[in-house]
Amino acid sequence: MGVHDTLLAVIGLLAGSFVGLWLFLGQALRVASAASGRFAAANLVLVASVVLTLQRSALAGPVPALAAWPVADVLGLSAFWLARGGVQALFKRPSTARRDALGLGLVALVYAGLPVGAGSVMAYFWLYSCTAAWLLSGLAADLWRATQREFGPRMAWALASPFALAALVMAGRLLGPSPDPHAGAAGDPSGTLWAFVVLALLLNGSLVVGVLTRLLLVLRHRAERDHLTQLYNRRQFDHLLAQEWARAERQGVGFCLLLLDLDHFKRVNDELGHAGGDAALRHAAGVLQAGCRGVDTLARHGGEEFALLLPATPMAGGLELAERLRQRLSSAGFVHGGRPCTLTASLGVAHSTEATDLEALCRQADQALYAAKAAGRNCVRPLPEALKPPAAS
Ligand SMILES: Nc1nc2c(ncn2[C@@H]2O[C@H](COP(=O)(O)OP(=O)(O)OP(=O)(O)O)[C@@H](O)[C@H]2O)c(=O)[nH]1
Repeated sequence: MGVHDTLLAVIGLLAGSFVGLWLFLGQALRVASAASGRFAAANLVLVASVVLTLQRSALAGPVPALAAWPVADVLGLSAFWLARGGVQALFKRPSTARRDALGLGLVALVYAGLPVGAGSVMAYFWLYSCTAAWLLSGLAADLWRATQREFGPRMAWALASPFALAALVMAGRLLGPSPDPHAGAAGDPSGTLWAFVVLALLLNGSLVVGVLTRLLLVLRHRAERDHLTQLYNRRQFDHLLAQEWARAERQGVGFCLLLLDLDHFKRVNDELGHAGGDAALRHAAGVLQAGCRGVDTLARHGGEEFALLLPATPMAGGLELAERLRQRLSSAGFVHGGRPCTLTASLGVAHSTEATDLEALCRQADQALYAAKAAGRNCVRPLPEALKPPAAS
């Protein structure tokens, strides 16, 4: 077995392992199936591109060898295009696949329009480097945008940097020495092997980390969010509430806790059915979310009850927002299956400075809500004077 055959065997083995890994993840484990399929395909076309580059020496005569050059280049660029599509599918980002395919198609047309010969090699080199830099920088930007909100800029940069680096290397090639038109036809192919090994490891390693990041995001979302409304669930709300309590104690800035319970929700279920009740809960969540400030935390506390945390807000501000939310909800029309239904809610408001501890604060918000229900529903109430602890009254 010659050196050339050994190189091909090593490349085949490496690419086969990566394709197998992505198929196993996507098909057998059903992890990010759409993205894994694209990543497997990206490996296949990348290896096809490299094999074609290495095999150029086996092609008889300089003309077929040079004719293989643009084909290998377009295959290599398609691998980056597939990888970018995979990342967008993985993180559910808006797809640029069509636009990128159009760009890639135009590049392929320019390749096809160039005369086959040593004179076109410089143009091949520029076309490949620029297009690869464009696709790889787009991929890096996609990863950055997908992760920076959840994980912060440092982590997002760490994830995106291998692709940003690869894009820089591609662009940087243009400043280096010009390519040898006969390279690969008779020269040492080990450079091609190393370029493939580094690129394949870099791409696949980063994409595996990308998949793990996405899995972490999904798990985190499921642990923190309510399945029906996509608001925070009670567990996460309690966690954020405890954090806010500690922060308020440290900084001496009080906050409001608001509990909101939809009125006569049993009737809504009876009239519209359980699916109608679910739709009403989603509608209420949307109305409430739209009425809150960006800094407020809204959660589904359970059943038809919602909780709202208003940081750095005095009691008067909490009561004002609660009244605004009550009005918004009762005036927002809700229709299910052609049947209109008016949703109203009772709201109780408590303030952290009036409670001795977090447990007492939650109890006070609950008592305020109970007072609103007792007052006839569809209204806002603070903690009744009679229930205020002596020290705070
Ligand atoms: N559709 C649907 N209904 C729910 C869900 N969670 C709780 N409910 C219903 O909410 C209703 C709550 O009823 P109650 O606790 O009697 O309260 P209410 O009818 O809202 O009356 P008040 O709170 O006193 O105004 C029950 O019928 C529950 O089945 C849910 O996720 N989906």
